Amino acid sequence: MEAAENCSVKVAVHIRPFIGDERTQGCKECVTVTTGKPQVQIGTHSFTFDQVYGNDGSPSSSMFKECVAPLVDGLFQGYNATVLAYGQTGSGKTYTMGTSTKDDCQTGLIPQVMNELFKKIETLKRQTEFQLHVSFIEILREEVRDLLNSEPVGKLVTPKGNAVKTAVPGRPPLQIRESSNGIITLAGSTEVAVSTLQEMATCLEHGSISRSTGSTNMNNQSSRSHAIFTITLEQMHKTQSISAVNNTPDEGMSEEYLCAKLHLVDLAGSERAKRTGSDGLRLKEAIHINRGLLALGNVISALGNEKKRKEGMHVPYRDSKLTRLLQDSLGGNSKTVMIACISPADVNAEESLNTLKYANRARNIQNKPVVNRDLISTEMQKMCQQLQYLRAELCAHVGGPTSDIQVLKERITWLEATNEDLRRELHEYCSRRAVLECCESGAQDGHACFMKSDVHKRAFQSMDSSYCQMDEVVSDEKPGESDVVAKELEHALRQNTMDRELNELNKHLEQKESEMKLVGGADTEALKQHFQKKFMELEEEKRIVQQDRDRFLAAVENHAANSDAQRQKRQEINVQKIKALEAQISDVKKKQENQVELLKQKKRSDAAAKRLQAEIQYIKAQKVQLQRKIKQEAEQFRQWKASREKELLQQLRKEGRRNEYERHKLEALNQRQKMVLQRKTEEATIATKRLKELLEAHKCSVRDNSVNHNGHTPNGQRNEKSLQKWVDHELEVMVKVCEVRFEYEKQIQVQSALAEELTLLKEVDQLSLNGDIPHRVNNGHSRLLSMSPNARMERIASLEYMLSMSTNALKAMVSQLSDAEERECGLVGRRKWNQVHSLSEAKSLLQYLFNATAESSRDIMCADGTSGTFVNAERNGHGTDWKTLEVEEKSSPVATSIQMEVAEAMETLRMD
Ligand SMILES: Nc1ncnc2c1ncn2[C@@H]1O[C@H](COP(=O)(O)OP(=O)(O)OP(=O)(O)O)[C@@H](O)[C@H]1O
Repeated sequence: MEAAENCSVKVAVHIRPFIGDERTQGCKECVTVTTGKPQVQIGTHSFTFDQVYGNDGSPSSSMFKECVAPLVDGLFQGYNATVLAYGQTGSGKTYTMGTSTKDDCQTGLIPQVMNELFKKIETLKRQTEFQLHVSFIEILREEVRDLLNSEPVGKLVTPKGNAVKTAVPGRPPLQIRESSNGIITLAGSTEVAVSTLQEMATCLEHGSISRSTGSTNMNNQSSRSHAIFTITLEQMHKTQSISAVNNTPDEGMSEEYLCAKLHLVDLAGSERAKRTGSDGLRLKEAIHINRGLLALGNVISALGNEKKRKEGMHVPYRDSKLTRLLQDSLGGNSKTVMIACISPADVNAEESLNTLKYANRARNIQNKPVVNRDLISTEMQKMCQQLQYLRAELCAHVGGPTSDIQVLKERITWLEATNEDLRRELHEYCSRRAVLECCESGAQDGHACFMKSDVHKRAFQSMDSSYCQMDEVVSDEKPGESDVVAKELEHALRQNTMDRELNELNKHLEQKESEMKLVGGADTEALKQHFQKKFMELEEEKRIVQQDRDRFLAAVENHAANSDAQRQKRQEINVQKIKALEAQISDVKKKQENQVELLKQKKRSDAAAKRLQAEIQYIKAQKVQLQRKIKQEAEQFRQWKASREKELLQQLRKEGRRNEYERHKLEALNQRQKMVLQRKTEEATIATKRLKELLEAHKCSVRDNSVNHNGHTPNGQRNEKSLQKWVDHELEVMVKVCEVRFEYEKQIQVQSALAEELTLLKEVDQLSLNGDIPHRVNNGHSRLLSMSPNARMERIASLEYMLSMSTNALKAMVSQLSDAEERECGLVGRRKWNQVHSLSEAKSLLQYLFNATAESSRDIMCADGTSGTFVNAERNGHGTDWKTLEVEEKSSPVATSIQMEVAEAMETLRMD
């Protein structure tokens, strides 16, 4: 397999146009695109992506060519690819991907992928054999379902009367499997072999029809599941192989087998139950959808954090089925494009902003795509290499024994180096295993110990953030759930670590076994035989040469009788021949020695192979042990989870009852407070009205008096009765002013208490929307935090109503009090007493005032027992500080003011 190169996840934004409801509601655009740049602004936030389509970005029609066509090309080179549509519900994911059965969207990405795929196959089919398979699955309520299974689809009718397509209950969900080399597969999923565009389109159509959809307030054909349409492209290239000796094309053809997958993912949309109006089954689906998306978000966050990634931070792929299936697409062996779909409408601004933030994080993910050659193909390549190696060896043999030894020496050095590497890896593995075992025993010892590990701390942090985000989605978070999440996380962590260990073990095992093949087995045997044969050949050669020499010596002796000259000549020739033969013999002897040396080296490599074999046995034993442990761990966790879920269910029921009781109590309180405030406001209004009448009467009397010469009767005599009437009137004005002022102050206090509670409730509401609701407040308002969102909304509405009532009453009181003040200013000092002309008038007036005071005091005493005008009906510790409505003053303000008036009148007369 080729070395993987890093390649980041590409992110494009697709802004759809306004649709039906948004147009009728008169929504405004809240998303702007910077001209000529892939930049999107929403509110004060600005994001830069790889591409932006729609709403004045590039036209949507160019999305396929720019984002997806390169992935299709890569598929033909053997690279896996993924296209992922993400966004809030109704933002146009299904439309963008083209899986909708509603819109006849040939412009969707999947139909365009299919066209392009078949176009390319048509042009390449001469030199390559192609095979195409498709599968189509959905993840519905955390279960993986096959959409191409030909069994019929069930129909369900919701209480609202909407037909909903659901998977047939009898159809078992698919199981996710992970192979020893970390490849994720779906056991038993339908893989349809297709050979034409029409066949593939039919699969897409059938799957889309079977997919679970339903109607919500935000999309009348909302996808209720995450759907993955996978195209598998297998290709067999026929290439001419190149000779290793002289780099010329061989006469034989070699075959290259590539297999790559393209996942086209239409995620279900994130949604807020409040906005979609989901309840019952819909709400359950929404919870699962949001959970899956949250898990995906956590994976994206973990992968997007470069620092933590380098530190080898845990990536929580196992938290959901969605993230497990997309494991290779995010941070793995795939070229990935994410398409973030958003609505331009201001009503969706918050969701669009969240989508953009989510997508922005995904840009930091680095994938490592590699060309996917099939194992057989890789094996074939290995064999070709081996063939070339053997050819080179053969050439070396032909070249003589020195190069032979050289080749073998190099091979031995290589074997020793590999052996050393393996020994080091084994050592590392043993020490890691020891750490793991220590960790496990620590985790069993208790939670505190669990928190000590850095990895676990990080896991807890991510758990906290996930928990808060879940709070946002599922407002009625259950107590004790954090415990379950922690345990689940702990379990997932442990399983993940053990799985990784198992994978590593498997990898080591595979590696060692392949090395073993090289070092030992048939290869060793062949070499051994080769050397023995060679040895025998040399022996044979030696024997033949010796025979030749002997033959020559015999011939020399036979010819001894010949003539001297001839004999001399022949002898010389024979001596030369003998010398040559002896040189040949010594050469053969040397060769023999070299072969002996080679055999010794072979023995050494055999010993190395034996050691390797022992190591393989050891790793296999460890693997079995680890597998057993994983099984045990999973079973223990399953049992614990079942009992915990039972417990949680009971707790939830209890919680539900408590919430219901609280809600009733709060409703009653709101009602009571409204009534009391209404009564109080009415009383204040009556007092204010009376004051107004008095002030108007006073204005008239001033006009009359000016006509009648300052209160004198036409015949010039003072009328005692009219003087008393004037005093009565003045007193009543004063009393009413006091009463209204008193009411005014009380209303001010009530209003500020109401406003304080309202502000606090709004703050709490805002915080809970943002997901960072404080768990504790120190000003005694903890009750407000424990309110459910609905109760909080009711309380806010009720407070706003009471506040407006109080404000109206205050306005009326302020106006009358300022009139009274104006009047008071006009009567400063002696002008007020201009009516009193003589001491006798003053005396009689004083007597009258004393009587009035006495009568008032008596009235007060009588009314004392029942004077709780401001009944505090809400003394139950709830809500606003209603103590302000209690009667605080036992002595009447009226009596006090009368006494003050009397003292002032006396003073004025004395001065006269
Ligand atoms: N680019 C577009 N142009 C015109 N109409 C669009 C576009 N994108 C989406 N729509 C319309 O908007 C509506 C919602 O789109 P769609 O069903 O694709 O949303 P979704 O994101 O898949 O929603 P859900 O997550 O609920 O399944 C549909 O009626 C669709 O026809």
